[in-house]
Amino acid sequence: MQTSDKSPEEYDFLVLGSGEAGKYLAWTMARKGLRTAVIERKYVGGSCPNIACLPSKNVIHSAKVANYFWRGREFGIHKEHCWIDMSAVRDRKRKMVDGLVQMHLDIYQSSGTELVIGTGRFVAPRTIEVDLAEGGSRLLRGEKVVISTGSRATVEAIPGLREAEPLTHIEALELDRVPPHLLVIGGGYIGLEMAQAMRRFGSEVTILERNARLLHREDPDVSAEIEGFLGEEGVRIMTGARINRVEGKSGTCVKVHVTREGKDMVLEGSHLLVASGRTPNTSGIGLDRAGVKITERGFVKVNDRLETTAASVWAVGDCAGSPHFTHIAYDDFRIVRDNLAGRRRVTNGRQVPFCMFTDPELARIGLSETEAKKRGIAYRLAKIPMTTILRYPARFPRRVGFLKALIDTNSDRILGFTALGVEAGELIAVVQVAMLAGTPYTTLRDAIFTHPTIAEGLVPLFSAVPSRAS
Ligand SMILES: Cc1cc2nc3c(=O)[nH]c(=O)nc-3n(C[C@H](O)[C@H](O)[C@H](O)COP(=O)(O)OP(=O)(O)OC[C@H]3O[C@@H](n4cnc5c(N)ncnc54)[C@H](O)[C@@H]3O)c2cc1C
Ligand SMILES: NC(=O)c1ccc[n+]([C@@H]2O[C@H](COP(=O)([O-])OP(=O)(O)OC[C@H]3O[C@@H](n4cnc5c(N)ncnc54)[C@H](O)[C@@H]3O)[C@@H](O)[C@H]2O)c1
Repeated sequence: MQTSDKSPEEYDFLVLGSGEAGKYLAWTMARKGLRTAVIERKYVGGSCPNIACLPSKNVIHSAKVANYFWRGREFGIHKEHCWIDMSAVRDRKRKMVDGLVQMHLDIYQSSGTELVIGTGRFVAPRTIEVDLAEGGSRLLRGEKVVISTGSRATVEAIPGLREAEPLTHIEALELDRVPPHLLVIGGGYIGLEMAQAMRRFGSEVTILERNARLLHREDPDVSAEIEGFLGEEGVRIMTGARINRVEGKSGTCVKVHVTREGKDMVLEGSHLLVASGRTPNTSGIGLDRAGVKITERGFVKVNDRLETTAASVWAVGDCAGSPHFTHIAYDDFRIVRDNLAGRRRVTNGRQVPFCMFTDPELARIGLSETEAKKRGIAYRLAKIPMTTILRYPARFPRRVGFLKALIDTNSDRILGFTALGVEAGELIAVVQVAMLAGTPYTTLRDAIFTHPTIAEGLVPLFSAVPSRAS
């Protein structure tokens, strides 16, 4: 891209990248009557509706249906000659994405936000040159500017890995045939969600995780339970695996050379998926020319109000190092919006709930045992297996999972809640609200929940909290 010497078009509010926080800020400002533009290279609405949360959940849902088909006899349903049409799975997802993109375009129009399709980079403070998708370029300057460029899949510098042209989540969600044998690098959120889905479509799946267990930041009992149910479905799990090099091409034949427990081995698969973390989209976008500094890990450097080191420039979402979830990016929007309106709202101390959409789901709010121990926080522990919840046997023959709560030792405050089970993502909201309100755990223990629901399990869980030492 050539730096142009034309004078910039002036905007009140300019957003680079149409991620979650950026787009909501733009729409809000445009509705106030400010001249606003969003620069987006490809994905109208950002990653979530196009290539990340929602498409992955769409495909995961198809995989869940497939799983019910394979297990039909268990429910007294016989369906012979059942097979997977992966291109139809993909088309269902594409149809949803098309609808979401149209919904975004409608909001751009109704809010009066200009959408500029092209790749942007800073050429001066608050000034962005855009290489337009339709050809040509534009120079835009904002009185206020927001960087909302997100992150991308990390492809580590392992010899042969890049040359193997591995799938990332983007290509994996576009497959039109079931990979005969999918090797997955990374036993984190993306690796586990995709591994289980592909296994359910019929792939052989092997997960390679360098740490000693899957989801190594979670408590060991969480990792063990997840390894258990994935293993039962036939997903092969290789933890403690150091990848030395990769040979071949994903899509035909790929070989991964691994050392594990001092032994060298070669794993062969048809496809390779990298799910080994994220890299912020902060390089090559001229941040130095805008006076915007980055951290050692490459995130835009921000304070607790998401202000960058340049005046009137904010950074939000993944690129600013906020926890990589869409709901957190949405909260980043509220923080910038409220500070611009003269209120004080900060990132410090906010709740970061999450749910991993394996089946069953893993959801957590607040402290895990591992975190509590690391921070020297004393807690009382309550833990019950999902079998305690009477809704389970009616719906699920295999009763995996548990509920776990950490309660303060000196008060009845809930410090953390982990749910590993069906509908865990919905269940944590109940406990989260109690935590937000500062409600003691005894309120949930003594509540009357509808029978038979999963939420009813909160009664036996909180009834299992040990009494406070007097
Ligand atoms: C497979 C997958 C599944 C996920 N599932 C979930 C989930 O279930 N729940 C959840 O909460 N989170 C999930 N996440 C995480 C979530 O998607 C991200 O945290 C969230 O989308 C980040 O939003 P963002 O606004 O920071 O960036 P993004 O939504 O990535 O937006 C950044 C935008 O900027 C554009 N851009 C970048 N550089 C430029 C440039 N130079 N010029 C113009 N445009 C540019 C990009 O094209 C992109 O559209 C998932 C992520 C992945 C990858
Ligand atoms: N349901 C959700 O909310 C959801 C779903 C998908 C993604 N996400 C977000 O996207 C982020 C990125 O997901 P992700 O799964 O790519 O990252 P992650 O950080 O969750 O997991 C990456 C895993 O890869 C492993 N790894 C890294 N390098 C490796 C190597 N060379 N060999 C073997 N293993 C290696 C790490 O030890 C880690 O376990 C998540 O942290 C999450 O914030 C959220």
